[in-house]
Amino acid sequence: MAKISTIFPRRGLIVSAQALEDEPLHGGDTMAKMARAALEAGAIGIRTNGAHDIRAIKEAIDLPVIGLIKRVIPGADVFITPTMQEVAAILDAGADIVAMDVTDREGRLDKVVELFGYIHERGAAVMADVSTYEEGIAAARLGADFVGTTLSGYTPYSTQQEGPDLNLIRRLSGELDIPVVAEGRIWTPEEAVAALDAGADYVVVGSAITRPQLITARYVKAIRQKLG
Ligand SMILES: CC(=O)N[C@H](C=O)[C@@H](O)[C@H](O)[C@H](O)COP(=O)(O)O
Repeated sequence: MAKISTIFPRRGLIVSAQALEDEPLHGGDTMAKMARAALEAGAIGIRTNGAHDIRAIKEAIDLPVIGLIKRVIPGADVFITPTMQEVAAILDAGADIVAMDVTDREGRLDKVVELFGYIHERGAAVMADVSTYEEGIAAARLGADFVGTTLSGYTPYSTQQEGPDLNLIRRLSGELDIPVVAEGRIWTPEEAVAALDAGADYVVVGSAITRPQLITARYVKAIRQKLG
C-alpha cells in the first residue's frame, strides 16, 4: 500500500536538478530551466541544491521543491545540509521539504532532532537521506516525513553497488509508515519502475536527466570501448 504525502498527492517522478560550483551547468537560471523541462514532461517535484536554485525554481514553476545545501566542513563527512545555518537558508528560499543527511556518523542522529523540530515549526517537511536500513528506521522514529535511499553507497559501511539499492528500498518500504523515496544511481526508466516494484512511493532521478557531462561520459566510454 503506497504511502502518499499531501505534498505530492500522487506517486511519480521527482527530478533532481543540481549543479555544484565546479559543474558546467552551475549558475544563472539553468536549473530553473531544467525544472521547467521536468514539469513539462510530467515530473511531480524537484530536488535542488542551494538557496539560489531553490528560489529560482519556486519562482519559475509551481511544483513542490525538496531543498538541500551541500557544504563540506573540513574534517567532517556529513555534507548534505549539515547544520541549522543551511536549514534556515533552505526554508528562507521557499523549499517545501528540507533534505538532510541522517546517517549514523558524527553523532548525527542526536543532532538532527533539533533541525527536524525547527523545520516542522516553520511548516515544512523533512526528507532524511539515509544509507542503511537501520538509519531509515531511526530517521522515521525521530520524526522524518520522508526517507530517501540517497546515501546508500556513499557511506563506507553501506552497500556499494553500481545500480539503485533495491534491497534497501524493499526493506524500508516494507517496514515504514512514511513514504520511501528511491534515490541514487537510477539511470533508466526500467530501474525507476523496479524501484516502484520494490515498494518506493516516489522516485528521484538526478544525473541521468540533469548532468549532461555524466550522461555524455557514458556514451563516450561505451564508444571508446567499442572503437578501442
Ligand atoms: C550522494 C549525493 O551527494 N547525492 C546528491 C544528493 O542530493 C546528488 O548529487 C544526486 O545527484 C542525487 O542524490 C540524485 O542521485 P542520482 O544523480 O544518482 O540520480
